[in-house]
Amino acid sequence: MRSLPIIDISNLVSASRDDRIAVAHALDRACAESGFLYISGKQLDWALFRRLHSRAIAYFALEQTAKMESYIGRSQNHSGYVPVGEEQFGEGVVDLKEAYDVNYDYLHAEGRRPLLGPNLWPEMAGFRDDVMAYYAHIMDIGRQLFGAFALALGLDEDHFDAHRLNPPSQLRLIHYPRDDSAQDRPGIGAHTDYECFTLLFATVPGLQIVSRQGGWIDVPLVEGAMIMNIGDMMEILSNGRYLATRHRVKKVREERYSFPMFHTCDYDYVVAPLTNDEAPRYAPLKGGEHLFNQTAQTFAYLKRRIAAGDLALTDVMPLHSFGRRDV
Ligand SMILES: O=C(O)CCC(=O)C(=O)O
Ligand SMILES: [Fe+2]
Repeated sequence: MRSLPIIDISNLVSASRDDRIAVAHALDRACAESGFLYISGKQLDWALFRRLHSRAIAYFALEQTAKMESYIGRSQNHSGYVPVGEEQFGEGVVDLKEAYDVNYDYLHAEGRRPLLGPNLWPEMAGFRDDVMAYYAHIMDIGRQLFGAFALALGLDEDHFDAHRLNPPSQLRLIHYPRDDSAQDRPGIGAHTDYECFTLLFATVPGLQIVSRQGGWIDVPLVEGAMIMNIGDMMEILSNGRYLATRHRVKKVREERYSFPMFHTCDYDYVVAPLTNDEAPRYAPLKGGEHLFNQTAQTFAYLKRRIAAGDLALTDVMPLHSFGRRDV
């Protein structure tokens, strides 16, 4: 099997448009070939990554009652602590993982949406500052990549800027506790990511993807590179040129941390194929609504609200309506 492509995105910050176009072409080829790839680049700030990791270690070491003070069900924008068992992908399978979810910190009173509001933070000195510093950094890397995708799809480089004013892009701090009895079964059930693309770094391997030949293959960690993958929305925007690949986290015995950032467009942005010269292969999708509907099908606190009649979803699509279905 060939290993996944690796793209150096350093030149996305070059003043030369030709340099940026060259990266866009390389990204386009890699994404057309594989829904998972690696990115490296001089603009990736590993000091910020290390600080995020340290904050996650300190946070998850707190007592459960302290962590539950920032329970995600208390937030206004789907941010906060996600205890083990809260999020369920597979029927009856509880993944051994806990998380702290951070969303776009939307402070205006006007324009709130289910995923747009102020972040919930734990009372832990330094946590908010370091997490937000990472969030701002990875948002900026995402902005550069949106520019590259725009070029790759034959659009103006700044095409996405107007559709990304307050995007509910989520950063997750995920902790998979050490589990000596771990068997090789999913740690996170198989899924595609809902958004445009995900940028992730992890402390130990464990991520697996469905190969185009079928079957699960490991995604090894590459020193100095982040893992990137295409989500449902980019599959639609590219009219299927790029595919959202199903993936999971297998059980590993080691303690593991991972930090995915799910880059998306504005809540009200309607996601539809952007390629003019082809017939659209996908129906348009309301971006934020899709994101929230999918989230509401996997989080216990939202399922409880639906069951109690406090929350009603519209235009729900079944989970796993995207991605390769060979497994
Ligand atoms: O922990 C990982 O490596 C992947 C997590 C993941 O796929 C997700 O949160 O969507
Ligand atoms: Fe994922």
